[in-house]
Amino acid sequence: MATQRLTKHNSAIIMAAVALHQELGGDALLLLLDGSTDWKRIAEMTSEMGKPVIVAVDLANDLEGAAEAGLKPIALNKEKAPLLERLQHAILEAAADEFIRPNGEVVAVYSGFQQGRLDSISHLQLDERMRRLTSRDLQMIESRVPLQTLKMVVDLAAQIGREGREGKPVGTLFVVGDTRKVLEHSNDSGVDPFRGYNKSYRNLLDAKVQDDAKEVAQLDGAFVVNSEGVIERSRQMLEVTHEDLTMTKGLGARHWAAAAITKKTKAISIVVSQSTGTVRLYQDGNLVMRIEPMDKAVTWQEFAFEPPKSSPSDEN
Ligand SMILES: Nc1ncnc2c1ncn2[C@@H]1O[C@H](COP(=O)(O)OP(=O)(O)OP(=O)(O)O)[C@@H](O)[C@H]1O
Repeated sequence: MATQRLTKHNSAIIMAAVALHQELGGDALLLLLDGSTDWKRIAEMTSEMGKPVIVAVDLANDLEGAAEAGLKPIALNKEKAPLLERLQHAILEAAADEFIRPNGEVVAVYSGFQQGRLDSISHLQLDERMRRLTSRDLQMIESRVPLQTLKMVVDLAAQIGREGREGKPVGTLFVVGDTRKVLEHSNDSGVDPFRGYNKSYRNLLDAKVQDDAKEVAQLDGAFVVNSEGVIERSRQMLEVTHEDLTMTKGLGARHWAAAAITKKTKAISIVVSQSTGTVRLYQDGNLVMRIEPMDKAVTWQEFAFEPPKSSPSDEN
């Protein structure tokens, strides 16, 4: 269990962020923390704001007591990710939970330079294009696949589109929901590395499984994922015809198959283009959402620095 100490220094930074929020306004205060802390004290320190105080940490366990204290907890599951990615993820989650309006503002507090020591305050405006990932958009699609599963797969797909693997761009396809029917239209394109494993080793809600999926995404074929986020099969070639689909010019076989399978089944396809990193969602044969790679979408990209790995204790 990781902790974030409320030292005199850290408390002063949080109070400065509250003052900045009062001065400039915003939808919420976001505290990106290294772990569990005295949630009640944070709630007291921020009580006069009258706005949501979002506390984001990596592990759900570390958030115990935060909601009871009146804070809005977010578990990032991104322990080793660079600061910018964790910050983006926290903001997207907060937007998806509607704590921040799609083009709203937020004051964020985080450790930009040294772990355990809050040293940075940003007053951020949600980028126009980040709006695509808010829950209102995803909720339109929710009726068939739970929002939690959808958000998680979309997030993973966006990560794959943005990062690729080992410096190379990666394209892939997730077909989520209505698994039994999807499998009637699928064939193995090679050895399925997930086959035979217990469900817990195939659940995409687990960060380790997401990592395995990123590896397998480099291989041919699609992931067939059930509504709970469990990979039922990977490396599947979808055998679907697509005569009566209207598709954007320039999209190839992967995108056609992605759209076509949603016409034949109640599944939702989430496809990452290898050439552009763009993520597209299809339902009923139609494109229902398009997400450009985050790197390009977020205007504060120049803040992409990583904090040092060591974490000297902060006694000030
Ligand atoms: N029917 C299918 N089912 C599953 N995967 C497929 C199918 N057809 C193609 N693919 C996958 O898509 C890959 C790329 O194909 P193609 O370049 O035609 O797709 P695309 O839609 O242009 O996507 P990208 O933008 O990623 O290149 C193939 O190597 C294969 O892994």
